Amino acid sequence: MTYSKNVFVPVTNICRNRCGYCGFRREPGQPGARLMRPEEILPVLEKGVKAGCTEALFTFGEYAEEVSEYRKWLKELGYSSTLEYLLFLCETAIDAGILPHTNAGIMTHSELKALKPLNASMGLMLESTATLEAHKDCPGKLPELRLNTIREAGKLRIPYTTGLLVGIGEERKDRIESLEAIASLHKEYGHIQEVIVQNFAPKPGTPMENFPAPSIEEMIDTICLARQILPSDIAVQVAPNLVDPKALIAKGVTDLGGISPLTIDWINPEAEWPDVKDLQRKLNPILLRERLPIYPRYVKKMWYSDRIGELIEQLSDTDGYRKKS
Ligand SMILES: O=c1nc2n(C[C@H](O)[C@H](O)[C@H](O)CO)c3cc(O)ccc3cc-2c(=O)[nH]1
Ligand SMILES: C[C@H]1O[C@@H](n2cnc3c(N)ncnc32)[C@H](O)[C@@H]1O
Ligand code: MET
Ligand code: SF4
Repeated sequence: MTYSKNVFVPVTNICRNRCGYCGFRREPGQPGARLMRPEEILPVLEKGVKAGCTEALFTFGEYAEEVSEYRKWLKELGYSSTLEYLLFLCETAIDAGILPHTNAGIMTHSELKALKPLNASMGLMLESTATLEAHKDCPGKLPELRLNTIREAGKLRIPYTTGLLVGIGEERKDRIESLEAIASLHKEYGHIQEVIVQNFAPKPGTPMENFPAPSIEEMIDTICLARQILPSDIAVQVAPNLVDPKALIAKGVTDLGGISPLTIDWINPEAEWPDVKDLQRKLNPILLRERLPIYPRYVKKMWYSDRIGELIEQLSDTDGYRKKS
């Protein structure tokens, strides 16, 4: 059972989409709306390195530049685009000794290409191939566009994280179709390192605040489907702060994602991270093993650039997992 030690950096919560389930997004002017400045981000990265974290999870609202107020904020920081700022943040992270994993919504081939040399892995949740009410005001949540971004990442050989958001109004047949779509892209490009089966957790103040969370039975069923449909080299991940992993591990979960000793889960701020030692006690005799944001298979295949190669080699052991300190 693998996991990674990360710091969560919510670079901006300005977003062009309006997902019915999202409690992360803010409108400019709303309390908490922000674009984090380098002076706020650098200490998080440095503390992360000191605490032994290997992953800087850079999260963004999608194409925030479509929001005019945000463009002003970016200009004040001295950047002409989100991509330019993100490239700077990735460089900063690498220099500090922590590996970037970017999760910023859909992207073009050229954006992915620019980010590839500076990211150990990247991610985009497919969410679902179904057309859903939850995504009615979300130009970036069209399944074709999400699948296209995942495909472009495959062409560029970017170790990739994707997944399903379970319980947002989709049906079981949609989950099957979503998993089949991911399996098919992986069979073509071989780049999917993990599929997150994320349970929807209602957020106060959102359109779906009273929408029921999926039951544990639905989660178990989806894990079983994932294990049947996905090639066996893909890890199946659940978040141990959102669901009790014990029953799900028996059904095929092999990874518990990023666990942070320092930062909160900014997407699910109500859900506290378990302590890794407590989690290990609970999971005994199953052993937790720390990995990097790039899975061992891709470390071995050297699916990384020279720019981050030195850091990856310094952090990994001969099996491609996190080297013990
Ligand atoms: O702490 C979180 N980490 C999330 N992660 C990060 C994940 O925990 C790890 O960073 C990956 O396992 C890579 O090591 C995501 C990464 C993606 O690429 C796409 C979606 C997510 C979603 C979450 C999330 O809701 N909370
Ligand atoms: C980064 C990922 O976080 C997930 N996400 C967004 N909102 C929620 C929520 N209320 N509950 C669980 N997961 C959520 C989406 O799948 C998004 O792509
Ligand atoms: N906004 C992006 C998406 O939904 C990144 C994660 S959600 C905060 O894909
Ligand atoms: S889930 Fe991502 S895309 Fe959807 S509103 Fe939230 S930040 Fe935007």
